[in-house]
Amino acid sequence: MKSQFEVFLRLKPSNNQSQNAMQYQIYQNKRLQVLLPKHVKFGMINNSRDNLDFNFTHVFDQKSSQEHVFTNVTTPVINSFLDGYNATIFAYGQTGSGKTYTMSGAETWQLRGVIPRALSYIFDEIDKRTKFEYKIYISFMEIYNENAYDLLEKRHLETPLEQWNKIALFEDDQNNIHLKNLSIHQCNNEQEGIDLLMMGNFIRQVSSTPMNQSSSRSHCIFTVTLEGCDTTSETCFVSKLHLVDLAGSERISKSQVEGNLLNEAKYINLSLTYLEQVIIALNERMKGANRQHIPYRNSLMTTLLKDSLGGNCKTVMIATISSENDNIEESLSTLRFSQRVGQLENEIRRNEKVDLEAVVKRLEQEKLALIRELEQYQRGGTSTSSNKKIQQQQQNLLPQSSGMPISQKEVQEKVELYLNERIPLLDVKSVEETQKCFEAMKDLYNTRMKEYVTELTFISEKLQKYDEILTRKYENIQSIRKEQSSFLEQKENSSPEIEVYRRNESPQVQFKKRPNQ
Ligand SMILES: Nc1ncnc2c1ncn2[C@@H]1O[C@H](COP(=O)(O)OP(=O)(O)OP(=O)(O)O)[C@@H](O)[C@H]1O
Repeated sequence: MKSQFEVFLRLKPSNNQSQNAMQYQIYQNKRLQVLLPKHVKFGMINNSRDNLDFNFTHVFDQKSSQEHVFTNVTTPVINSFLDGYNATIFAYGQTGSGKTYTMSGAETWQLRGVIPRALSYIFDEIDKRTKFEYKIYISFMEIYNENAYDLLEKRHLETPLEQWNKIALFEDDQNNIHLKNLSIHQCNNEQEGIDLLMMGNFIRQVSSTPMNQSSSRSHCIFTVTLEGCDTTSETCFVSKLHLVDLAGSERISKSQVEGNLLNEAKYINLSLTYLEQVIIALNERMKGANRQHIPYRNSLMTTLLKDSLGGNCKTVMIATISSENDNIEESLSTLRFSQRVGQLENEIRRNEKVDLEAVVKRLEQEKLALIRELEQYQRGGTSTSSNKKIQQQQQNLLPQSSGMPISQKEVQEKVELYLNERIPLLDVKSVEETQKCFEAMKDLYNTRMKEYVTELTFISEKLQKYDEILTRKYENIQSIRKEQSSFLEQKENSSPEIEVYRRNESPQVQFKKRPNQ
């Protein structure tokens, strides 16, 4: 199924109402028209044009609330994630344009952003979907200067970033990416999810020093993994939701950074440039160009988001821009980038799998029951499943309304009783009666033998089929176990203890701003 990328735009409220405000019009909540200032000195803007138009799935103006943004952007994507499709929501924009505000939120619970709202929504929804049993896992990582780190590793609270273990990437022969040193935490309710988000944000903040503002200069990926099993069948699915807060693009000349900060800015710009190159390559391929190679591997961020950008994933971008003329060059760059992203589409499929372990368990039970039945036949008894049939047959054998002479009926009944061990001896009074008994026995024997042979053939064939199915399932399980070994290993490594930062205890410390703001 094709899934077009959706691109949303959010305008950050202007700090002042002066003539510095960017001039724009929003049409039908879908089109932004920027009126270009004539005195732009950077040379990148075509002064011969008065305005530029940009189209979006939805444009959120300066007054749009967090709830409004969440409801419009996120609910459809999360519903599809809950149905078993991979999904990614990423925020892209200039430094300070509102990416973190949109994704994580601000100081108060009311101003919480997409990630905490998504957690509430997910847990509310899975409570309603009683046909499925769900398990939810969370991981949270940061990419800083082309290295990835685990934001849910408690030891990181006590050690500086330089001493943190880096997350290592491995690609298997099917091009699936596996991560080492990234803990995955099972999460049973909304509060546990929010605690993990806060712990990650807190670790991200404490890792920042004035010389190393990594919180503002890193890409962050909050991943929710959902395992859902249909309780009425043996099908399960695993889907992933990546919620991504990218580092801000910024002009080095404008920010006049130097030393460490210059280095970081270069890394950020480089990885965003690589992101742009990936988008351009994907665009060209979509338009029919012969582009076999998409340069995902040029940066860690594009490698990690490979599936989100050009794979099996429903992807949504939230572009954030400032509403000031001072930032118009960066805003136009974000707007142009978002138009390219909006042209992309991914081929998505439901990540559904038959729960092979459950199937094998059921088949083994059925096989065992059949073996028992077969043994019973071989001992000469009647099988449970065919009891009714035989009884029916016995009933049919009795000449109830056949018009036979009464003596024949009596003989028939006696034989039945004898064969069913209801009487110890056959009481025969004449030669004629003996002959009739033998006739009745012969008939009964032939009919039962025919029935047994048919049943035995049926059971043998069924057993043979089960053996074949079981062999195939065992082989599948072996390959799936191999595939999942990395995932399970990470699960085992995950730390069960989580620092608790409960929202009800101290609302002020939740959704903190980064130290430089
Ligand atoms: N829509 C908004 N409404 C109110 N305040 C906002 C909005 N967007 C951003 N802000 C405020 O602007 C400041 C900068 O926003 P934010 O930290 O989200 O930017 P950012 O794009 O994540 O920056 P960086 O790239 O440096 O991480 C914050 O104080 C934030 O609260």
